[in-house]
Amino acid sequence: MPPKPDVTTEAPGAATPFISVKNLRTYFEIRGSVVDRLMGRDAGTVKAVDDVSFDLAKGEVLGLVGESGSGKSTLGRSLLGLVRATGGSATFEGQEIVGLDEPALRRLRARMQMVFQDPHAALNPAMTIEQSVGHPLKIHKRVKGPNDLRRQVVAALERVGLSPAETYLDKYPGDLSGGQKQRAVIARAIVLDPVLLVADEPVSMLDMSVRSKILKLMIDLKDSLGLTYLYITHDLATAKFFCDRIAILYLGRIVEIGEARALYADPRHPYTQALLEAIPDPDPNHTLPRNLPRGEIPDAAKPPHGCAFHPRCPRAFAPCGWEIRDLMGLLEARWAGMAEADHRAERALIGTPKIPDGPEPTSRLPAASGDGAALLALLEGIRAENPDEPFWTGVKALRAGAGQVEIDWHAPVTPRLRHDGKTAAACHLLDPELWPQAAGALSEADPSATAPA
Ligand SMILES: Nc1ncnc2c1ncn2[C@@H]1O[C@H](COP(=O)(O)OP(=O)(O)OP(=O)(O)O)[C@@H](O)[C@H]1O
Repeated sequence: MPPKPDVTTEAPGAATPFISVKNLRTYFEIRGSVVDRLMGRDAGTVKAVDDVSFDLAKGEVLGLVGESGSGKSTLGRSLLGLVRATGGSATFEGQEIVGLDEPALRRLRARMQMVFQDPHAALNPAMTIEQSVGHPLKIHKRVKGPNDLRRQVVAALERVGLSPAETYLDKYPGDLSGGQKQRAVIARAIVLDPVLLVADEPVSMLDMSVRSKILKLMIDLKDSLGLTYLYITHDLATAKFFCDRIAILYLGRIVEIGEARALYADPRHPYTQALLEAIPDPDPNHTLPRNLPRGEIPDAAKPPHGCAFHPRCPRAFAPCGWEIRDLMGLLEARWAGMAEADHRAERALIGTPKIPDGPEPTSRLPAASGDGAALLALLEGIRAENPDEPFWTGVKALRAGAGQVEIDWHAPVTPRLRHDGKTAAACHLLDPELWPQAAGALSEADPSATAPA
């Protein structure tokens, strides 16, 4: 049975939400190496968007925020049908997008446009600004002749502040600055009168000095043209300035979503907290506590079990999905801080464990020397050195076996979004059944709870 939709974010009062995404999935099959294919081996699947649900109200700006690889672009592209979603549903003004054929998608795309990150790559260097901005009008057969094309292009250029527009028509992208190019890209995006813009990192490639001007332009356009935005960024600082609501993505899933003000004032998910703490503080006298996530975002083809953030989470505990890969990560981090000789000696005691495809109640760590008791003593020693390391909360039991150590794990639980009326977050620390200190904090999502004001 498909999981219950995370309905915490339905637009208020609207019988047909402007955009409604329910349990959307976009998975990519990895082709693997030639050898993999010859051997018929499955190289795996990247769950770029995994069971994502949200609503977007008309006129709203929803930010999609997360590190590189969290699935922001794939989610945006899936909504426009530029990438085919593999499951779930996404409706635009009531019309289902998932599974729509290409001609119908093309018609819809006149109303839903994308602004890409790199204005230098988005404009064809061999086309004049008039040709580039007018191109969608021709494709969608919205021109009655050259004069009409020019009139519409001029109007779009004026709207984005490229004025007087006539002076830009015959220029090539190479004649424009970065900010002017991005204005031309935005002109091309609005020339068909769309109602939704998916803006994918629209200012990240621009000089600091022009970023705020382009964002200000986008806000002005939103108000004057009645646009709705999906704003994709890795930058929580600009998202705060720009968005009504924000969804934080991690490895293809929304881990927190809610009103921007509430999310900044009281972030509930440890990942959101860490991202916010990583925003550089403009005041040099004000030192922020640093609690950054450890390590890199994991391989999306082999995501961690339970809560995908648990290996980097400073507050992870027993049900978060601990597994043998976490033990190997812990050992690698330990060895990186040791003298070479000590590291080698310890490394020599530990064999290579089998990494299972899914959760397993018990894992086996081979003892390279064949002496399971010695390996157990080593692991117990490591635990005693740092008993507060979150990893150990996931270990139910450690035993010496024949030539190995057996590790029993607490069963992983995948967190679901829970809300407090303004934000919803998917973290076991908010679940009173798993974390009694959370009692009364948040409850499971319900349809009327965290709708945007
Ligand atoms: N066409 C594709 N085929 C296979 N994997 C893909 C494809 N497109 C994206 N991915 C993978 O899907 C995951 C999400 O990628 P996506 O580009 O959506 O993330 P992102 O958050 O937008 O990252 P960035 O900020 O770097 O653009 C990544 O692991 C990426 O490698």
